[in-house]
Formats: sequence, C-alpha cells, structure tokens
Amino acid sequence: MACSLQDLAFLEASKAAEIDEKLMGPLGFSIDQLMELAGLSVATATSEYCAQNLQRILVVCGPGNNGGDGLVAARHLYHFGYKPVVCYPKQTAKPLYQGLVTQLASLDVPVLQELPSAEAIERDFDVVVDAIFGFSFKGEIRAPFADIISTLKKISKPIVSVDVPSGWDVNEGNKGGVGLEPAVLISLTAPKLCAKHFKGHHFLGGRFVPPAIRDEFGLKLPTYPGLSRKRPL
Ligand SMILES: NC(=O)C1=CN([C@@H]2O[C@H](COP(=O)(O)OP(=O)(O)OC[C@H]3O[C@@H](n4cnc5c(N)ncnc54)[C@H](O)[C@@H]3O)[C@@H](O)[C@H]2O)[C@H](O)CC1
Ligand SMILES: [K+]
Repeated sequence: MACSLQDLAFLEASKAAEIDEKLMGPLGFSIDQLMELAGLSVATATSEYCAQNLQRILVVCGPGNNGGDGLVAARHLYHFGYKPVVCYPKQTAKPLYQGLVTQLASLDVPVLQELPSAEAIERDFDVVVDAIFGFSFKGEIRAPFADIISTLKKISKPIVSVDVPSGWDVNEGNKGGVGLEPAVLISLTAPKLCAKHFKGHHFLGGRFVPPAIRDEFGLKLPTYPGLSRKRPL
C-alpha cells in the first residue's frame, strides 16, 4: 500500500500511554517483549540509515522505557556488526534494565555514565541514537538531561531519535527550540502528534499492533514490506 504522512493517524501522548496499558494488560504482552520488538526495529531502521559507512554509534539512553529501547537497540546493532557505545547516566535498579546492561557488558559494549564532550562526540562517533525521552516526557528538561541535550544540540553528526525527538513536546513539537533536531525519527506503534512537524527521514517500527488496538484507536497503519521490522514513511 502506498502511504504518505497525510494518510497516517497521529497519536496524542495520553493515547500512546493508553495503548501501552492495553497491550500489557488485556492483550497479554509483557514490557520485555514490547521493548525487545521496539528496540529491534530501532536497530534495523538505524542500520538502514547508517549502511556500511556510519559504524560508530553513540546510543544515549534516558531513565524510562525509551532508554530501554536504546539499550536493546545497542545490543542488536552490535550483532549487526556496528560499534555501539552506550551513555546511560540515570540507571534504574529494575531487573529488566539491569539485565539489558549485563547483556551489553557481556558483549564488551561500553556503558558510560557521562556524556562525552561535544568535541569528543564529533571525533569519535558517526551517528547518535537519541533514546532519552519518549511519549512520557513532560515539562522543562531536568538534570542531567538538560546539559546532555544542550551538548547534543552542538554536534553536527546525524541524530536518530527513538519515538519522539528528545526535548520536544509530545503533542506540539519543538516548543522554544529546546529539543534535538534529528535527521531520522523512528516512530513506534504510530507517530505521535509532534511528528507532524518532523521533516527528515521517518520510519515506523514496532510491528506488534493487533487489529483490536488499530480499530479502537483509529490507527491507520501502513503495510510493512515483507518481513521488515520497520517501514519508511
Ligand atoms: N507501545 C509502544 O510503542 C512501546 C514503546 N516503548 C517505549 O517506551 C516509551 C515510553 O516510555 P515511558 O517509560 O513511559 O517514558 P519515557 O521513556 O518517555 O520517559 C519517562 C522518564 O523520563 C522522565 N522525565 C519525564 N519528563 C522529564 C523531564 N522534563 N525532565 C527529565 N526527566 C523527565 C520520567 O521521570 C521517567 O523517568 C515510548 O516512547 C517508547 O520509546 C516501550 O519500550 C515498548 C512499547
Ligand atoms: K527519544
């Protein structure tokens, strides 16, 4: 099916959270499963963008599930042959996240607590994956992420944002210009309202939506090509 952005339904932040609750309640999914599928689609879309020439990938992970998607994506990117380095400044003790960090350690993927300087990122990396905030981001950016986002705003290397460009109001877009300006956005499940303002390469990932959810929330999802885990929009 040919599909353009105009054909898609965009999701308010509150509806995205409601879909998550339904998937993980009556529809029988676990967060581990959804995060694995989301992170895998992030890795496949990122590798399509990076191809062979962009190898050194800095994955910056936030404190919630968006950060978890980044941890999963970093593991898959390693197995795809890239050289990921993770920055995960605000780690959580939840077993799911601890497990993801242990898995990265078993692959010798570095997990940094602090973001390298803008100069070091320019020198040492080809691409940055932004897995800082997703659909639950609200209000002004708090520490330590305010400094992290302002450092990332200084670099010229392309940024790949997971689900929402970090710092953007999930419904309204880059209010006050405080958020990142990614080259690539990988929306998960369905694009959030803010994605209407995004002008770069747009992928849709998270191929796990059953017809009941699609119909209840009026989602207009494009057909994924073949076995692909992501769909260019
Ligand atoms: N069905 C799906 O599409 C799935 C998507 N997934 C991913 O999960 C995120 C949403 O995850 P959630 O944990 O609800 O929230 P976030 O990661 O967006 O962030 C919560 C985290 O951030 C802190 N926070 C919020 N606002 C601020 C602020 N202004 N300053 C600093 N910190 C802030 C908050 O305290 C929390 O700690 C979705 O976008 C997808 O990426 C799932 O992985 C699978 C299902
Ligand atoms: K993000």
